[in-house]
Amino acid sequence: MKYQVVVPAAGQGKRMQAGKNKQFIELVGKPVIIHTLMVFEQDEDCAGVILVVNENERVVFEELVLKHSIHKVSSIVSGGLERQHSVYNGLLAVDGVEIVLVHDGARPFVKQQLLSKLVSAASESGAAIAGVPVKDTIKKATNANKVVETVERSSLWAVQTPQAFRVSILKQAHEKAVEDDFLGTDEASLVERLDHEVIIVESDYQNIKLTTPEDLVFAEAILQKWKGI
Ligand SMILES: Nc1ccn([C@@H]2O[C@H](COP(=O)(O)OP(=O)(O)OP(=O)(O)O)[C@@H](O)[C@H]2O)c(=O)n1
Ligand SMILES: C[C@](O)(CO)[C@H](O)COP(=O)(O)O
Repeated sequence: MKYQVVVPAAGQGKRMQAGKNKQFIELVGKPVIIHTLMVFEQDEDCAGVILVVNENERVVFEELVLKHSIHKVSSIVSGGLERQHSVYNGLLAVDGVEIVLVHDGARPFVKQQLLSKLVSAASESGAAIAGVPVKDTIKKATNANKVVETVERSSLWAVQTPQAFRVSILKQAHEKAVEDDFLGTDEASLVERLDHEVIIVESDYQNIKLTTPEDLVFAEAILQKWKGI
């Protein structure tokens, strides 16, 4: 089934401490954002990428898309203050499909086979998200770092992107979040507020979000292993 994907890439990359948007950091000769976009470029079911960028970086993104022959970028829209605002701006540009994926530009290692699983799960349930079982023990603590409780691990998932939705559901969820002045850290949390079911599709531990400097070390290792680079 055809889908479009909103790729938020309009962050500041503060935690990466690279002094620039982490989307432009080169991994084995290609910027992070190009690694990410190439996954969708190669997926025949992808009917368009809506790239969400900082307005002052638009030309840089346009030049990179051209240089690396990323033909599926159907529109480039401006980001917002928060990730949620950026995603909403991108969502408003989605057109002509029933299913939309949202995928962080900072997650360059998503596997293609996951995309079709998410699209079919979302066409069934309306909402399907990538995730992996939590490997660490998770505890709740007070502001003074005093442990309050150990959370039962067997039911915990570390949720990633892509997150896939019926377009109408995600639009309704964002509209409600605006009405309620609610800010979530992922799209699914907005859909959950509609009391709509959200299904987790198991992903893999290589689908990391490049967030802090050490993630770049993992990224190089993944590329070495993956592509024999
Ligand atoms: N206002 C924002 C904030 C984030 N993002 C994007 O959302 C994805 C996940 O966000 P995150 O990893 O937090 O990126 P940054 O916000 O750039 O990182 P930081 O919080 O360290 O500044 C990234 O691809 C980022 O570019 C966005 O489009 N618009
Ligand atoms: C959407 C997300 O990638 C799911 O794990 C994550 O919540 C994004 O968090 P960030 O702090 O905006 O990077």
